[in-house]
Amino acid sequence: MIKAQSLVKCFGDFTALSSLDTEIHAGSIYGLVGSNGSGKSTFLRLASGVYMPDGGQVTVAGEPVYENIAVKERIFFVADDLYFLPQSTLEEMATFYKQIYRRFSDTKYKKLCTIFPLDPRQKLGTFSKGMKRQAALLLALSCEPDLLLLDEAFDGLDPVMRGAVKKLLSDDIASREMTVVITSHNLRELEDLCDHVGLLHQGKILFERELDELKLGFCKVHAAFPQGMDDAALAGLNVMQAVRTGSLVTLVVRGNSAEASDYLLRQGAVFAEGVPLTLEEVFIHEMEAVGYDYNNILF
Ligand SMILES: Nc1ncnc2c1ncn2[C@@H]1O[C@H](COP(=O)(O)OP(=O)(O)OP(=O)(O)O)[C@@H](O)[C@H]1O
Repeated sequence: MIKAQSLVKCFGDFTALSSLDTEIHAGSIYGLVGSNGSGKSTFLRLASGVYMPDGGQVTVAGEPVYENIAVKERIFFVADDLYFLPQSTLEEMATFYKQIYRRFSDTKYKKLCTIFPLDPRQKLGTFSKGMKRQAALLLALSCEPDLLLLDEAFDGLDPVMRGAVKKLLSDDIASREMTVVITSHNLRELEDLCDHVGLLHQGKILFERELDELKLGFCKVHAAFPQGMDDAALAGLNVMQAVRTGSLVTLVVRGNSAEASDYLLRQGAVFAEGVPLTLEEVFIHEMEAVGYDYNNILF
């Protein structure tokens, strides 16, 4: 759906994106993580046609985006600094978007008005931060875009609303193959939402993975060795990290948790059990494996 090739964006002498390459497939929900200033918003502005690339190219559905009205009509960009027409209400913004997005769905708008607890006739300027974010998402989903670009979309949403938005996004991805790109500086926020995650660092994609593949690559196992454990007992495993607390050992292992547990039981463990790794833990180990220190990059 989105293809960026050697994409460059400069602001004066400063290069915000330097030769960025990525490919985001239709129907996926792609989490773009990176620290403050890494270039996430700049990438979304290029992918939505707000900015013109200074080098390389970005295409959506095979078409360059900048000044391409036909493609832009298929894209909705919810920026981190939300913009509504001055003094407007939700209802008025819906009328405004209806003129721009031919696919705007009244049925969807009405349905979403029953899900988001917002007064369509209240001035948006009087909404709280979270309510404004809800209004922006409601309008975005009503436009039924093929590509939804969300910059820090969960900023200000409470956990209940976050769950509701997650469900709404998943429904649209499943029913009409919408593609979603969502940025965040916090991996934990994207954990249960995305199927692909890319890490942006100093204007380049440093690391990009499918989440299932990422999670399948590693496992964490707790095992108990009451008689003590010889390091040789771990020789048959590809151990990334081992932490011992008395007779308990916690291992992060490359591979499958059932196989690792069986192996440890054969080595004399009285108990061995796989536990899920968080996305953050997986990232830490995957990045270490390719020579980067996660803590220097994300936090
Ligand atoms: N209009 C602009 N003029 C000059 N510099 C800019 C402009 N927009 C972005 N930059 C610079 O480009 C870099 C990337 O900014 P960007 O907003 O894309 O980062 P980000 O990853 O979205 O950050 P954050 O998580 O803080 O929102 C930053 O160093 C920023 O100062």
